[in-house]
Amino acid sequence: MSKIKIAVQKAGRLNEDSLQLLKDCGISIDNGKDQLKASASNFPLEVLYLRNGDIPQYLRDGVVDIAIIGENVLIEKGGDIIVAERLGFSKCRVSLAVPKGTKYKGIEDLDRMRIATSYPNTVQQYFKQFNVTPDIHLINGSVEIAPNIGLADAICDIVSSGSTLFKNNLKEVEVMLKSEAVLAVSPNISDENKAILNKLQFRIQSVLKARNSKYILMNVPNNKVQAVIKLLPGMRSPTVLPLAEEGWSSIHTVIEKNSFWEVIDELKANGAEGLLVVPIEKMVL
Ligand SMILES: Nc1ncnc2c1ncn2[C@@H]1O[C@H](COP(=O)(O)OP(=O)(O)OP(=O)(O)O)[C@@H](O)[C@H]1O
Ligand SMILES: O=P(O)(O)OC[C@H]1O[C@H](OP(=O)(O)OP(=O)(O)O)[C@H](O)[C@@H]1O
Ligand SMILES: [Mg+2]
Repeated sequence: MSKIKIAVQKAGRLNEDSLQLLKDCGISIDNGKDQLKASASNFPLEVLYLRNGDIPQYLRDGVVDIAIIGENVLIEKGGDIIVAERLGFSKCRVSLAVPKGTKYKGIEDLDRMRIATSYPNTVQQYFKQFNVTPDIHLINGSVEIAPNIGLADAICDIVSSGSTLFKNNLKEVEVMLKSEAVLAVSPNISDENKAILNKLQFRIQSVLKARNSKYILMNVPNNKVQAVIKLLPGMRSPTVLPLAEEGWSSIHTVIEKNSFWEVIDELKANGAEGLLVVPIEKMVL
């Protein structure tokens, strides 16, 4: 029987969340320490631990069928590779930054300026639309140091909290793209492995929906039940059960994770008490 080959980052920012996602999908991976390859014991899947930056080439060559990879790397090196699913972790942006003291008015200011980056194709593509030509200097790490040592006038790199820029006395001036971890698919995947991918994707979607949702329960006086239901943006219709105490009901529903905070005050104003917000493990719609 065929096994689908998935590339996961060997070490770094994507590794842990990628393995956790597979685990949450009920897939057990027999991980020997420092192994570069491992098999799942309960799903037709093999994991190859690779460098994030090498994964686009392996996908293109069909060495792996699918991968969990930073979208920014796919944009830089991906070409014809398809994104099957956005995974919601490792969120960051790829931005242009200049020294804090620079008076920056717009992208034209960077014409013929030296830009240090690990993302030359992304920079080139971005500047093309403005008819501005930067002088790109390819650097593979610690890009933020470049302006301070006189190597560049600006940089293009990943920004998340902004603390690396801050520490290096730089300011973000343009967000070129936003990125997160994605499930990418090789253009050479076989039909047999495509069928396995569909099964995996179904599990991933159930896990992601659950991560994004909460189960909430509350007690409400009967004369407020209709008003409270109107406030709850649920899956279908909330469950309403009578409490042992006369005149009260318990309302249960599933809501989007963050929307809870938007309605909490109104729920309380309508007499809701004893609110419980509970995580959901899997969600199949
Ligand atoms: N500070 C950050 N916050 C959130 N996500 C980030 C951050 N830095 C990087 N990422 C995302 O995680 C991915 C992996 O980053 P990481 O620094 O672990 O690896 P790398 O050095 O780019 O790659 P390689 O595995 O090839 O050595 C990046 O491509 C990006 O999508
Ligand atoms: O905005 P921040 O939250 O500071 O994050 C941005 C930094 O994070 C990444 O580096 P990382 O820590 O992954 O180190 P690396 O350069 O060794 O990959 C990225 O290359 C930036 O330098
Ligand atoms: Mg990094």
